[in-house]
Amino acid sequence: MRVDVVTVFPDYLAALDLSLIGKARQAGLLDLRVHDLRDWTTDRHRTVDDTPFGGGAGMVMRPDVWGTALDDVLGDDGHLVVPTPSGEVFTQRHAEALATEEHLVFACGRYEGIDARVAEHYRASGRRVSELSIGDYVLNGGEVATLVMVEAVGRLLPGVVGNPESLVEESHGAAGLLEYPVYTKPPVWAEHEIPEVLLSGHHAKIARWRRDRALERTATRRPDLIAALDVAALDKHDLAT
Ligand SMILES: Nc1cc(-c2ccc3cc[nH]c3c2)n[nH]1
Repeated sequence: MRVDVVTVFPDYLAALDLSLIGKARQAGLLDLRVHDLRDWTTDRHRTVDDTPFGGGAGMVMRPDVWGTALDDVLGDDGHLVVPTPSGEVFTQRHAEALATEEHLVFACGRYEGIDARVAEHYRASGRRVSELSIGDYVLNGGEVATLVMVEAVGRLLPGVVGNPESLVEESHGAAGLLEYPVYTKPPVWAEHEIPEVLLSGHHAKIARWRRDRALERTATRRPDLIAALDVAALDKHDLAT
């Protein structure tokens, strides 16, 4: 997969050189390119913004500069992703769908955002365009949201995560449940013991206990997910035993 990120703060994306995503890039699993939007400006001051039509506070990012940048970067196959607080909320389902794409281009806005005609233009020219929010809170720009989405998508690419099994039982995985609590050595820490079933070696009971804890956590912390629960995806064996 190729991922392009266009931003006025390229250094913000340095975190993508680290850890799993960094290793995926070195292994050639992820071709990530970060671009400075100002490289497409034509004036001496490398201006990317202007005052908003209709008045109001702040500045808006210019469509002409974004248009020349995205015409260069999108190529024939790019799927444009625009982080925005006014977008559809990004979920694991979005991550799974984006992970099937060949080429993603993230347009990181700043100021009051990017001129609305930019997303409209590429949608009208038949491109896939996703305006996505990473949650109901306001950031200062699209870079942090892009870091979140690139990590969530990148880790789903084949070969990136060592043990693909670990992708199955995560929170928001196939069954739509939150993850069960996890424990490791020592068996007693600060007078806190481990749930006995986890020491039993009885795999079916352990699986059932984990499923029960995941359901309990989901019902308690995210009752909204219970309504959307895909019962068919739950391992019927666990629930039956
Ligand atoms: N979920 C979320 C996205 C954003 C966001 C995204 C882009 C820009 C550009 C200027 N401010 C921005 C904020 N805030 N919160």
